Amino acid sequence: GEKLRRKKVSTLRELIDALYEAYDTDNVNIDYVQDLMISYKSNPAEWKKFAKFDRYRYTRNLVDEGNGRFNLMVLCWGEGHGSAIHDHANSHCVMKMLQGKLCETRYAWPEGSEMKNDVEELKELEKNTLDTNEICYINDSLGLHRVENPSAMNPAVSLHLYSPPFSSCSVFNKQTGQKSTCKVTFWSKYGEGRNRVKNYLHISR
Ligand SMILES: O=C(O)CCSS
Ligand SMILES: [Fe+2]
Repeated sequence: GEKLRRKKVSTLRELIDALYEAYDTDNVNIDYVQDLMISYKSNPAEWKKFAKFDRYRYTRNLVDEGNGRFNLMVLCWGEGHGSAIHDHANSHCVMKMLQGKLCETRYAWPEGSEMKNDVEELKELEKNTLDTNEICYINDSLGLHRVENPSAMNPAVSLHLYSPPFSSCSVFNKQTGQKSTCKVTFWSKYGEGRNRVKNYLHISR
């Protein structure tokens, strides 16, 4: 296989530079990308400028748009915040815990036909909890998932790499399997924009 330097990165800046290198090709080695994401040990001082919370739902904060082949973003999950059940728009998704824990529940794709308006509850495949610094990898061939912050006390922060980047994905109704399109947006970009929820932790206590 392709000779790959088993690069270890020690700062977020080094991770981003190593990702640009890894994506300087049309056929990225996604296992190597996962190695890079695992090797970065979370340091809040490096990512806190991107970590902006909303009281009511999780936020997506763009860190780096990449070279057109990937996007890197910090997601901030208040207590009990969770995503819809969604797919990943034929892209790779590597998610790494920077702070706290998240629970991921995977579901099988609905089997019924949309054309016939079939109704079927989505089948749960597995549930797992991601601890700080752990990663999870998913793509559409592995199924759908929902990600949520199970804690009633602690916020969670995760680093997501999508490649290729996408601006919309499908979301699914758990009970009926019905699919709809969801545009994904950014709460902030490159750390700009006020922290709309001042002293977040203070409010949540
Ligand atoms: O990008 C999103 O909003 C889904 C987070 S779980 S991969
Ligand atoms: Fe996801």
